[in-house]
Amino acid sequence: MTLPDPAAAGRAAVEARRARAAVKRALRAGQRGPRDVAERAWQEPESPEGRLRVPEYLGALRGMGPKRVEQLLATLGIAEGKRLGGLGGLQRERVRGWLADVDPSRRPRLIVLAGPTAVGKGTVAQYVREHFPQIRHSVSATTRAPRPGEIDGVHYSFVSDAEFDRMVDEREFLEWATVHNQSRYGTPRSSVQAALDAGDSVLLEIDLQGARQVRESFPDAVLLFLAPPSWDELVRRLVGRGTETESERERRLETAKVELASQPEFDATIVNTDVAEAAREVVERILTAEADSGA
Ligand SMILES: Nc1ncnc2c1ncn2[C@@H]1O[C@H](COP(=O)(O)OP(=O)(O)OP(=O)(O)O)[C@@H](O)[C@H]1O
Ligand SMILES: Nc1nc2c(ncn2[C@@H]2O[C@H](COP(=O)(O)O)[C@@H](O)[C@H]2O)c(=O)[nH]1
Repeated sequence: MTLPDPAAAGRAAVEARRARAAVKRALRAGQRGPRDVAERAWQEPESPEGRLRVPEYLGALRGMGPKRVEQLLATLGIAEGKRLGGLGGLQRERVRGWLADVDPSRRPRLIVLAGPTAVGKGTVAQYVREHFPQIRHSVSATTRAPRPGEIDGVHYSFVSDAEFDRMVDEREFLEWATVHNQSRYGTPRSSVQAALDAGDSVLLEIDLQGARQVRESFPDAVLLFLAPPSWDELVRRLVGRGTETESERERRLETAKVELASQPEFDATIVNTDVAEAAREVVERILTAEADSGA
């Protein structure tokens, strides 16, 4: 018979408390959206989000003091000791309704992050993914071969030419383009539309041709241009990445000149000197756009 290990149980309890505290900190800092946390709690009631007591969750939201939390619990018909993950269907619908009412003007937006090769679009997008999980990212399909370390379905969906043709014929792309005169890349329409319908903004890391197509079909999309601190630094980053041959680098730098000249078409330019700083600026633009009612 295995005896219970009180020390291990104590460590697990401390870990769980820390995880819940991290969720509350992220909510307070605006790094996680209240809807995102609630939906995760309902998908996985045993997750740190699901184990949060409802008053802890509400109390971590901006502008929610203890008095307002108490009143809201009464209005929503939720007992003080209830965990977020333990709410029943009706209570979840009430919380969803309240969250929608709190900020009815918040609109999910399509955000394009474009810019020349090797400026750091992928690096900045990855930083946003890790630090601001409330923002969704689209996974493009491409006919290019995977680089070492790239995972199918995570970095791209790597597809054959025939499969890409089929997706084009069946109108599965929101936009697509042949980039650097070589491989084809496209944004899947269904997953982006599903995220927008669910109330989430989606970040697309795509080329200039794709950005122009998005502007056509989504006039209220926000187009951000990521620029290098200098041309020499751009070349240094491309060479330093070491993933292209000399001829491929030349081809990419030719496209880069055209892309750099297109900056005035964008809503804003963000210079990528420091990754964390550039990522914060991208997120700030997204939050501002979400808060813009468009009136
Ligand atoms: N702010 C920065 N300072 C220094 N190096 C950076 C910075 N941002 C990105 N890099 C580096 O530059 C290289 C190119 O970055 P990345 O692959 O993210 O560019 P990209 O714009 O996605 O390129 P492409 O369009 O060719 O896919 C990488 O080696 C990355 O580590
Ligand atoms: N129009 C689109 N462009 C895309 C898409 N996904 C990526 N890209 C752009 O392609 C180049 C090259 O990317 P790499 O991974 O081969 O270095 C880069 O500018 C990307 O932003 C897409 O779905 N549509």
